Amino acid sequence: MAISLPHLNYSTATTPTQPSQPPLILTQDELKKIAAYKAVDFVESGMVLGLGTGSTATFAVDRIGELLKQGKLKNIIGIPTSKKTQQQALSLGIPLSDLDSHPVLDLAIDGADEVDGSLNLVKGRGGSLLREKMVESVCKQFVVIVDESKIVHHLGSTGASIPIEVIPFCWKFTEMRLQNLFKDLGCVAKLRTIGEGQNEKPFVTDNANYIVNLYFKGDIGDLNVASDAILRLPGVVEHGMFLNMATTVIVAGELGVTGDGPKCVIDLEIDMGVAGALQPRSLQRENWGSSFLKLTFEANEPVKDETSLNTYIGSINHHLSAYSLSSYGLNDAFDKSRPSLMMRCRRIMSSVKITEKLPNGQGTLYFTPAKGLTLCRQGQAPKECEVVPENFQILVRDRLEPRGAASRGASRHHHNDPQEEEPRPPSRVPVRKRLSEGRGNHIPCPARQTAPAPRQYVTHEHMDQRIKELIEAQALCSKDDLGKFQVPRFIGVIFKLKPHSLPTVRYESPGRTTLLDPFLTRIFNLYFRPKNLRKDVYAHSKDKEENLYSLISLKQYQGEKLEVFTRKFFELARKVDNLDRSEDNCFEMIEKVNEYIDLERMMSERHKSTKNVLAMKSPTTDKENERNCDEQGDKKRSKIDNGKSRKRNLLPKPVLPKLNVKILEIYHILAKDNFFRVAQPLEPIEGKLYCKHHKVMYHKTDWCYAVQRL
Ligand SMILES: O=C[C@H](O)[C@H](O)[C@H](O)COP(=O)(O)O
Repeated sequence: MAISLPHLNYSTATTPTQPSQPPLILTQDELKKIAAYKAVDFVESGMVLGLGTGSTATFAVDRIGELLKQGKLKNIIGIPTSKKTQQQALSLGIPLSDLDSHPVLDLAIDGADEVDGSLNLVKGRGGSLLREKMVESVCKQFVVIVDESKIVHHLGSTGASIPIEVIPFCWKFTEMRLQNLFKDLGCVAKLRTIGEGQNEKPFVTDNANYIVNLYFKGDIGDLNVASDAILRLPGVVEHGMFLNMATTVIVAGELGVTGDGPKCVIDLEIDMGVAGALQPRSLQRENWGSSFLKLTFEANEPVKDETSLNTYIGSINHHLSAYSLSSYGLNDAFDKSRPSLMMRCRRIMSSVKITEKLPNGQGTLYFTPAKGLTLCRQGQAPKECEVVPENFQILVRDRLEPRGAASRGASRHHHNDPQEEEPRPPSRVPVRKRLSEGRGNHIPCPARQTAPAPRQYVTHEHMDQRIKELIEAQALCSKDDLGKFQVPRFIGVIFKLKPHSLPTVRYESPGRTTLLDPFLTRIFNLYFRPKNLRKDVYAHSKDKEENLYSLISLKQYQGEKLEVFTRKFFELARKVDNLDRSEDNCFEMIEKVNEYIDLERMMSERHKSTKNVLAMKSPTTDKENERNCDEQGDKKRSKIDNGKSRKRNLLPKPVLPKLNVKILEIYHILAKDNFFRVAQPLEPIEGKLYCKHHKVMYHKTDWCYAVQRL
């Protein structure tokens, strides 16, 4: 396949304004080579490398051999994913080993047959899927190299095969069971063969197995469910869906190029260290309240010397920083991730500048075009051809989070709990309902019916947070049949609603001391944060911080009516500047206030012993940490600010509910939760700071404020 890239100049570095260059036509092989060469940039001396199989991976293996020969790479150990790659590597003099000796790999580079928007892959149309999956599931970084023809909306939806490796014994039986498994989807299962007519015989893999190809008529649906169902069949060895394994996909082709000028897109997912992990649902959408924040940097204009990139967080233009109501707010997330962001961008584009300071919480990413961009034409002088084409025709999609479990792992999980196979609950199901069913996630979020069940990586810190949420949610679940609370007029004013249209909600008689604030603050966090970023919000505004602090610290006084307290809370919340005034959220807040009241009543009347659950101090927020550090570190400022600081310290600290069940019991519940798995420590690296995530997150322990607390 030949792809026209008319906008790319033959030699942009030397003659950028040269008029009417002939359009450059790249063949599919050339595109594969471009992607492969780009991936080899990730290779460093001393690495243990997974060497992929297929026509694209061949270019990468060749390139590695070449760089070894030139002495530009040293001490590489390759783990081949097929006999063919093994032979190729040996012929190039690449030292080889196996997984027995090297159970953890630094990097693997391999091609793929299909790549979807979540970096899920179909592999194995070359028949090497088993060894590939074995190798690529244990590498710290898995770089996938494809030409643009491999990009699909949904795996299998193009009608091409999903290969399944099966044992030869009674393969027809296994083939039939595979087909029956997806008969509702019109799936056809067919043994892969080679030769024709009388010479036709089964294709045999490197492991002496057969391949059954599955052909779907459309969308497979939930990939994890499909994966589990396939792996559960006796006789199946492995399937070719590589779910949540790729950390980077390099696509060579017209993607990343638009109109008359190059378009650069960098999709980044940044671990915000927040409990309640949900995977972003699409490349263009953020998922607030989840562990991952999706940032998209995009340049639609032709690249000039210095081009400002529009920055999106999901669909919200240019907001890199908005507010940090919780300790894991967006500001913090961005600040913490900025070094790694820069590092990443520099790897992706040869010359990237990111403004060191982000004025007013807005992020602007600047970059300049790659220097020395030279594209090879056939028949061109070899010297020029040695220059690897740069980024403009390459789209790099990165997954910054540690990769999820391989599908095999997920499968075991599902074996134990058939309930987990149910589709995710629909959007806006109250959290307590889902949690009371023993499953689900704390953050209400529209679930894509066909989306793969997210399976994320959480630390013990996240687990602890989640435990608190579970306890809270379970407590909130209790019902009563007390009287009704008529929503007061002022709420209507605040939210610009017509009071008569407001609902009535249950309410217990006011007039006693409560600790409403932690709950309301949490409610505020959970329900309001996702929707309400506005352009005019300045994250670093002093006032906002002060208001925020007051909001968190707000308490109901002895004898103060709930109505009065609620008004104060709402008014203060508005000043934090992120409060959404939409009807929905108003109702949600009112509902939550009443849920709190339920909880309080429950605790005071039915479970008096649990009243002390409110005695625990909340974890120190990062803002507080930063403030404390600042105050200790900068004595001069400390003196000047002394009055202020003292005042701050006098403010009551927020509290969160204490656990009232044993951690072990909760872990048991969480073990069934498809959203979580516990982070496993990485091997320490001598002389380097590290944390569990540092390899994948590209950060040091110093930056990793969540893991530091473990
Ligand atoms: O078994 C084959 C491998 O999974 C290949 O990586 C995959 O089929 C892609 O191959 P190619 O780069 O030749 O398109």
